Amino acid sequence: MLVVEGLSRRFGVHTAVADASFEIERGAFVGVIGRSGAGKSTLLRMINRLIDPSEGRIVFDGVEVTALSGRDLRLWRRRAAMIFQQFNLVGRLDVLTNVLMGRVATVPSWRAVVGAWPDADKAIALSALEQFDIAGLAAQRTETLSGGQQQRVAIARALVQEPELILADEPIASLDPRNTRVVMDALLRINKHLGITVLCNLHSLDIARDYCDRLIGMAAGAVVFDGAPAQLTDALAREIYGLEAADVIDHAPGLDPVRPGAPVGEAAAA
Ligand SMILES: Nc1ncnc2c1ncn2[C@@H]1O[C@H](COP(=O)(O)OP(=O)(O)OP(=O)(O)O)[C@@H](O)[C@H]1O
Repeated sequence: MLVVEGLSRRFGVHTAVADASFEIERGAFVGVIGRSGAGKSTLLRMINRLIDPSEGRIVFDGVEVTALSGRDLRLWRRRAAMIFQQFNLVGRLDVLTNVLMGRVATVPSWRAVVGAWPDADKAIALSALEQFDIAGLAAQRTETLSGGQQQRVAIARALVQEPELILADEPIASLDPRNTRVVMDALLRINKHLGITVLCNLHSLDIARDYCDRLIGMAAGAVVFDGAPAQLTDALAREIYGLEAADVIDHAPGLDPVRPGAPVGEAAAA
């Protein structure tokens, strides 16, 4: 189980994440939603320890993640794989080598440097590519792939790390609608077939509702909603997304179109 307790991060006088607390059960598929600048990225990066919290604790299966350093911190980053909006692949290298980078902690470093990967690791990497229907691209330079294909390579790289948690930071933000579904399906498959917990930052409410078991809504750094997608009312969605509400909830089934100037949240209910 992942426990986040009173987690905050300040950048100068600006508070990016304010006193966030929640628990996530193993095997859950949780979406973090909110408008641009709400603190979603900072939250995920703190969990991976790419950013250090100003206050608060992160505990995973009894391990105090916030206290880790050196080798233990590297091990944690292996257990909690990150997936980024811009894929973070090495474009000039072939697809298989990019996936093999996820095995780097399990082989002597000279092997990774000279590209002398053990056959067993190559088989693991190929099998991960097969799962996402891109094994045929293994020998291709990664920069020649489409965005959706590249994100699947990044997911395969995360998978061969054998993580227990996947932290996906807006993984579909730069993809077209078809590739959005392909990539979200890949994450869902990992979650449902392998039981890997997924925590995924998403801007689109429609996608979050379709794929996640649970949503955590953030606004101005604070957690303002935590519950099942069905519990997220129209009024709450408007509160979370503010001025961006029209972009993200207009097409959601069961939601009324947003009227400019309409009151939100408690004010709307009054
Ligand atoms: N390194 C930094 N230095 C200063 N301010 C930062 C830094 N990183 C994030 N912030 C600020 O913290 C706030 C939260 O940013 P964050 O990227 O976490 O939001 P987000 O919800 O992920 O937004 P987006 O969807 O646009 O990525 C923003 O106001 C942002 O400008």
